[in-house]
Amino acid sequence: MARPAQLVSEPRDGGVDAAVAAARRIVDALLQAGEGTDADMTGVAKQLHAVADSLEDQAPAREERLVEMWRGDGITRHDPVTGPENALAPPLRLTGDEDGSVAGTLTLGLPYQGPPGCVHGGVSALLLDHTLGVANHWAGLVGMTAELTVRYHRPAPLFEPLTVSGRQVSVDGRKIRTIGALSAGGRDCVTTEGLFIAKQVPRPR
Ligand SMILES: CCCCC/C=C\C/C=C\C/C=C\C/C=C\CCCC(=O)SCCNC(=O)CCNC(=O)[C@H](O)C(C)(C)COP(=O)(O)OP(=O)(O)OC[C@H]1O[C@@H](n2cnc3c(N)ncnc32)[C@H](O)[C@@H]1OP(=O)(O)O
Repeated sequence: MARPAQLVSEPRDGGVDAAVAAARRIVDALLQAGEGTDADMTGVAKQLHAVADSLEDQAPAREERLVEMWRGDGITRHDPVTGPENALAPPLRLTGDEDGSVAGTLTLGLPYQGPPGCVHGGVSALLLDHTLGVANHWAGLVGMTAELTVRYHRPAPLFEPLTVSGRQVSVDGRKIRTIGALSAGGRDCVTTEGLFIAKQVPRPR
């Protein structure tokens, strides 16, 4: 069957993707530093506000930006899991396999912490929800998440490679069922089952 050409957007050299990579570093470095270092945090805040002021001054109107966001690559440039222009995205890079599954590997740091040294459960759910969405795209029919069952078997560690995978298992009319797992060292930490309902949500125009 014909598979989509692209599942995630590769980060581009330079441009907003390079600035976003720097922003991810800032988020991590702030959390790494915390209070009580010799860093001049008042000065840091001033510099960061100056950067934000300049970006806000140059940005198009939100309505215009939304239209632009949903052209071409669509969700894959800006989504909060794989998007190279979204500083909240770790980012996860997913690839599709001929067996119908999609998978990717990533290592998460302090910004994604829940229990001590472990991934926040909501972050795992986000990674899996999106990965199931991409697995649906890979399989040829996407939908809106209607139900997501998430089982936490063992804590997922920070600072170690994690594998996130998903696979569409059935389509019954508009109902799409998709499963996935987040694993570390070959052992499942989190597994998930999702029900997606096929529905065309109009793109902003
Ligand atoms: C989805 C975005 C796709 C964008 C694609 C763009 C580019 C593609 C590129 C890459 C793709 C990559 C990734 C996609 C990535 C991520 C996906 C993100 C997923 C999300 O982040 S998504 C946000 C969270 N999600 C919502 O925000 C949903 C809010 N909700 C609704 O929008 C409606 O609620 C909806 C649509 C769910 C149903 O509404 P509806 O009116 O269309 O359907 P209706 O009521 O007619 O039900 C028909 C049959 O489904 C059963 N049914 C319905 N809902 C059910 C439920 N909750 N539980 C159990 N069964 C349910 C009924 O019981 C009936 O069953 P039966 O036929 O047997 O009676």
